[in-house]
Amino acid sequence: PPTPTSHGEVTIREAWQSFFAILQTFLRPRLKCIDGELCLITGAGGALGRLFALEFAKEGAHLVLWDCNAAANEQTARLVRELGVRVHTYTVDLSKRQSIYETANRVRTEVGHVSILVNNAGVVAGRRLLDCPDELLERTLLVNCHALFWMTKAFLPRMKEQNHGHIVTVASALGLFSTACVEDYCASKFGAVGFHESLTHELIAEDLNGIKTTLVCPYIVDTGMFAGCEIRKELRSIIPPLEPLYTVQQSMKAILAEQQMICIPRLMYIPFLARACFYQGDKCMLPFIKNIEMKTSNGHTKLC
Ligand SMILES: NC(=O)C1=CN([C@@H]2O[C@H](COP(=O)(O)OP(=O)(O)OC[C@H]3O[C@@H](n4cnc5c(N)ncnc54)[C@H](OP(=O)(O)O)[C@@H]3O)[C@@H](O)[C@H]2O)C=CC1
Ligand SMILES: CC1=C(/C=C/C(C)=C/C=C/C(C)=C/C=O)C(C)(C)CCC1
Repeated sequence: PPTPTSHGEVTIREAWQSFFAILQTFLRPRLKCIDGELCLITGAGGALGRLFALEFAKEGAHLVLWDCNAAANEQTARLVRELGVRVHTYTVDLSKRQSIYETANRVRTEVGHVSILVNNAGVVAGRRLLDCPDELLERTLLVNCHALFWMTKAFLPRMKEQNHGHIVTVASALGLFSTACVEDYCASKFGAVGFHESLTHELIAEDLNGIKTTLVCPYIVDTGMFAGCEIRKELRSIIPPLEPLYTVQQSMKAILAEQQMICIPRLMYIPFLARACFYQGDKCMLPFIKNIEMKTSNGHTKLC
């Protein structure tokens, strides 16, 4: 820390340092090296999880892959092994706290200590609230939100001991603003965003500057998760669904740059900021955009 001769001197120097740090973030962020780190990815059998696994493998990380779908998870592991990377798979139900803690213990004894945690697994009920069985709504909250607590409680202690680690939360643009008929999903992703923010504050308050956090908030990605939602032409022309690989590559850049948050595409910052400025409960969050909605092809969901 600087040893100032006057309070003013420190303030000016710190202001310049902050200014250059911000400038650097926008110009050409330095990317960290994760070669040899142990990275755990949840939902690794899914579309984004698999791509995350491949990207982390290319960066030289060893991998621990979790998914409830054993076959899909193994397929990801096979692809990763082809890159010559050490990988371990675990079949786990993230909606069950005990399953998470037991599997975390196994990882610690069988593989080692995780230094990068990518909380990627997610589900959506995809039904109108009153048509949706309670269990399905509950599952979304358990997998998308509660599991973040248990995963972090399982792996953060060692990161704290070492003051080293990275916790990535794959949330969604629907964690920053909302739309109709995805109450379970929005609630869980708003929860994920709140979790990430509070955890980040806690780490800073405890001076644990070696543990980084990154929040990932993508718009719809072409993975099948929202396949039942047909996006209206108007909206599709403003912004088409994202390519999975593009989404993961942008996320990786943010993670390696130790960026605290990324919206993909950047356009998603606009409804997020607009909501913060204009939100009035029943009123459109963006008063200058009217009647933009998504129709479903299977009748499950209607997002507007
Ligand atoms: N796709 C999109 O449009 C967007 C996705 N996101 C977020 O990105 C993340 C990844 O999404 P995506 O790759 O599209 O989704 P996928 O459905 O392709 O992948 C999710 C993976 O998580 C697994 N999973 C589901 N429930 C559990 C559970 N209880 N325990 C363990 N594993 C489980 C799934 O298994 P199974 O297939 O057997 O259910 C699947 O392999 C999610 O958090 C999602 O909310 C954010 C913005 C947009
Ligand atoms: C693009 C866009 C909009 C719609 C966003 C939607 C509908 C996002 C849905 C995201 C999903 C389903 C994410 C899943 O995780 C607005 C706010 C109408 C106006 C500004 C531009």
